[in-house]
Amino acid sequence: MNGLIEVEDLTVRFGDTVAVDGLSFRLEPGRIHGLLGRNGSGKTTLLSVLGAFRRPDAGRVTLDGVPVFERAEAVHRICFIRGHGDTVVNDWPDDRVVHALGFAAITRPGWDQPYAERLLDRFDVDPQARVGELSKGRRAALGITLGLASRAPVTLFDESYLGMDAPSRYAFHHALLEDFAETGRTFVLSTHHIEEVAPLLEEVLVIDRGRLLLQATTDDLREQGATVTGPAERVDAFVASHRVLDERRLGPTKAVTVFGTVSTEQRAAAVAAGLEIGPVPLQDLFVHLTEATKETR
Ligand SMILES: Nc1ncnc2c1ncn2[C@@H]1O[C@H](COP(=O)(O)OP(=O)(O)OP(=O)(O)O)[C@@H](O)[C@H]1O
Repeated sequence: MNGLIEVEDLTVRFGDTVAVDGLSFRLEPGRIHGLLGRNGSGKTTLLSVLGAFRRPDAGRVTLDGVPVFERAEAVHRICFIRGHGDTVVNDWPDDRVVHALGFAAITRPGWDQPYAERLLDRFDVDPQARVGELSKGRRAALGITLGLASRAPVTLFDESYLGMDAPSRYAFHHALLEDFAETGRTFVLSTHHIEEVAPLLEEVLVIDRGRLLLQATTDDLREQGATVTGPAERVDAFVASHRVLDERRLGPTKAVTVFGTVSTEQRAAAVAAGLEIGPVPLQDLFVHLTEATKETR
């Protein structure tokens, strides 16, 4: 199946705005990658280029060595689900859900109709409903269905589950993991629901103002800090020499998230002092990293 994406010196401009600014990275195949960034950081623009929807102003994107833009052999292997459900409605305003599926069946070489029908059932979307009359969450669920049932070796979801309620989002995560375990497809998910999606992600890219801020495995990222919980005074003493990202207090107990490496010795000392020490929440790390670059603007 493969699905290696290589991005070299990619730049996209809108007039004076540089939405993607000389990005270079590679996405290993057979992983679920998370694309994080603050509003306006360039996620949608980047995914549009990866999904072959947009020609870059400079640089290139290849899939297994083949440039993606206007090359059918690459385009057919990538499925890009743009934004939330309204995009689905723009594509098929007056059509029924079954017709949207019928179109996908013609255009997607790996289309899996029984799987699509199972997903619609799971998301409680009526195949006979008109797309334009679906609720916001069900439009999003249709987009998710089109992406998953495409069975495309590379599938890109751009905040695709916006508007879906929590049970439906969980159903999406579950379906995605099931599919990933079965097929080993490459997924890229852009999201602002960081903690909710974090357990799915093997690797994370953070972009900021069109540039790559970091690319790391989720495990490595979680090592870049810790959450220390216990009696407030002891926690305060322990974190005094660390950079604090977040702190919460409940009665005499306090939980503090710190940034930076916490050594094995420090961890052992914390446990000996009766403190609990856990991983840093990805969202706290993300806020810290992107705030830090904002301060340097
Ligand atoms: N069609 C367009 N015309 C002009 N500027 C655009 C266009 N699309 C995006 N931009 C600009 O490019 C930059 C990156 O936008 P983009 O939508 O890629 O960011 P994003 O990370 O997806 O944001 P969000 O999280 O808010 O959806 C922003 O400054 C945005 O205003």
